[in-house]
Amino acid sequence: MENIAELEHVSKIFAGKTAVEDVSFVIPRGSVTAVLGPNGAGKTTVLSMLLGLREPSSGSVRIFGQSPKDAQVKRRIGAMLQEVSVIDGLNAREVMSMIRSYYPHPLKLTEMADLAGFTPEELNKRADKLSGGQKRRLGFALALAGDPDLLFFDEPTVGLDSTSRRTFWQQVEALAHKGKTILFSTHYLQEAEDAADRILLFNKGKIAADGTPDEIVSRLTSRSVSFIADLEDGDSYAVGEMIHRMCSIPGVRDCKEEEGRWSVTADNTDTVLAAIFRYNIPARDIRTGQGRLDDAFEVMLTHDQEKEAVSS
Ligand SMILES: Nc1ncnc2c1ncn2[C@@H]1O[C@H](COP(=O)(O)OP(=O)(O)OP(=O)(O)O)[C@@H](O)[C@H]1O
Repeated sequence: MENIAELEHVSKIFAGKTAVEDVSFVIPRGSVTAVLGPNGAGKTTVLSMLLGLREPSSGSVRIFGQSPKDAQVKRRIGAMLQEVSVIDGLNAREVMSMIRSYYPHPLKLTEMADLAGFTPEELNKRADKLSGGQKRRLGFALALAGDPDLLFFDEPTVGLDSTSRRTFWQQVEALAHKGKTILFSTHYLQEAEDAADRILLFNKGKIAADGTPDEIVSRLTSRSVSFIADLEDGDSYAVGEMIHRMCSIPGVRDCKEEEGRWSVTADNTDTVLAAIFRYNIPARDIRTGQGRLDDAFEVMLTHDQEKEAVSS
């Protein structure tokens, strides 16, 4: 598969402070990648180097095999950044029309407006008078103006209401189906889990995890089994003993009871299920579950903080 973007050993140092450290990854054509990480993790710095807005301090960034600063490359990229700056006095339609005029093969204005969900009234509104959510949608329309092959969205849904958010992700899905390559940063982990086929998790300027949402969740979180134990009169001591033995099997990380439901967190749920049957635990309403991406993220950060606390 063709690589659209390639970063090799990229670092970025601002006034002696390392913002991005020795980062390497490739973005294949047609992929939808979410860039995640806590504040200050280096997400925006990486995106801005991919966009050619910042130079790496060391390492190389290639887009379509060329420098991101190359004019040919820029024409094939669309970006929606956090701030949409508009020229005072122009209405939304005029702004769209101006931006599309910069491109050799732009989308039709009606297409841009439709994709970003602009009504005729909104198109007539002065761009600087648009609401925050409408401005973000204008940013989306402008990112699509040149019918780009590669799209960057920096926290695209901040300030959007739930309907606009849903519409935005539907459009992203449609763009991905058309073979566009999409990279977006977000703090909404659920969006990354739902919309991306790959997650690049940044922490302290480095890639902390890289994989599909499922892979990242299963790498960083344990799975859990929960059940209700039927503690019949007379047997409760024996059942308690059995549960205790099950909780001591290798790979079990946590075993707790809350309002009659036992919850067992383990590296492998199969061994827990096997132990439930082996020890004849009278379990009913057995449920297995896996942590969500939010939990994975939490685990990674806690783990990092613990490591820091140990080394300091
Ligand atoms: N122009 C700059 N000058 C100095 N330091 C900078 C500059 N831009 C970013 N940094 C620093 O680089 C680090 C990474 O910042 P960056 O904006 O890339 O993080 P981020 O992951 O995008 O964070 P957020 O989620 O808050 O947007 C931070 O410590 C930040 O303070």
